[in-house]
Amino acid sequence: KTTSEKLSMEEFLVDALKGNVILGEPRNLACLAKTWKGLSSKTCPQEMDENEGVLLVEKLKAVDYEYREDVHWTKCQSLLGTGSFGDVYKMEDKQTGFQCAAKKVRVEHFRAEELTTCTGMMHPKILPLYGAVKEGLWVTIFMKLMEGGSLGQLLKQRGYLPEDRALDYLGQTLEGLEYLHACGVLHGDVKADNVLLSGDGNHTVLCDFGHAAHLHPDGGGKYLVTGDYVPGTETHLAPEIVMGKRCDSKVDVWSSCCMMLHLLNGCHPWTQYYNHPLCLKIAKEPPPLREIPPSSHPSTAHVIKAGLEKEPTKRASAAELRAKVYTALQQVGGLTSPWRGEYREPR
Ligand SMILES: CN1C=C[C@@](O)(C#Cc2ccnc(-n3nc(C(N)=O)c4cc(F)ccc43)c2)C1=O
Repeated sequence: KTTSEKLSMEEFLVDALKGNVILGEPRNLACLAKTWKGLSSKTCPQEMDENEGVLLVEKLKAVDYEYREDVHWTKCQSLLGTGSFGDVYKMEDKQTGFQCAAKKVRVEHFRAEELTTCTGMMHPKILPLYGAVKEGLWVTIFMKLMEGGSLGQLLKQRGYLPEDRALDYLGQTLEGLEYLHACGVLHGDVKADNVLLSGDGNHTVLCDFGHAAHLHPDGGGKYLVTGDYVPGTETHLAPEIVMGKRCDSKVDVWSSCCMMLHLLNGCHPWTQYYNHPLCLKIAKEPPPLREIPPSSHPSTAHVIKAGLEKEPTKRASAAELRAKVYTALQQVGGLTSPWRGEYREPR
């Protein structure tokens, strides 16, 4: 199909989907999500009650082309966490009893990239998407429930992590990033809050595509600080982002090593040495290598140095860094510490 034919196919598809919730394909959801961007309460009043979307798993059942909160599904007890522009709840489908997680975002804050970047993603280290619906001025995104909670919550409970655990979680995160980057997607907000754990604490998935971006196919960088791009967590921002330069997948590698410092120290990098605004320091100062704990194994320090190169072209890729992490993990004697060991007072 030519581009124009494909476009009309997409328009035809969206036209059929408007006002309905169906069990469908990831690409159906990606097309529909693009029509949700930029809606606001100023839109026509009937939009207020509109219910449309695409569910991707059988266990979430639309009824007569509808899937409404408290009618077809309901939030379970408390809040699980808060993502970029949205709260995350445990939910249950009233017909099937199936439970998963749901993130609710106001349409004004919804970025289509949160769905267009992760629809069709299938990887053991990436959080599976189960579908999304718009109901009035809310977009609800359904996803797999991760019983172990987030790495950010684990850090709050444990202070900081033993070196082998930190290396193992960094390695798994880099596996997920390697896949995302191969799919031409940049995550944009890699941090402990966006790494979720299995019930036994041994497996991680990357989540929250609220800051994600599609990379140019030519591999050339993208000007992130434009349009509707919202920067990720300030302490984890790469120098090229704060300097408004073209960015590519290397920004996620920088953030992953900021996360590593957070895992090893129990506090975000830069915050013990500088006041806000941190972005000026990130641009001007050398990388925060002095924050690598002196007790770390030299090969752990080597990993962090390779990921905190200020010049993106000199910085390791996710694949290169993952290989270094696995060498370091061997050097420290492999994964031996329990995931919920004793509390460690942040350094
Ligand atoms: C595939 N997909 C679809 C939406 C997405 O962009 C997201 C997200 C997000 C952001 C912050 N937090 C959580 N979060 N999810 C869970 C869970 N699934 O169990 C969770 C559990 C917690 F304890 C804390 C935060 C949590 C999930 C995305 O990635």
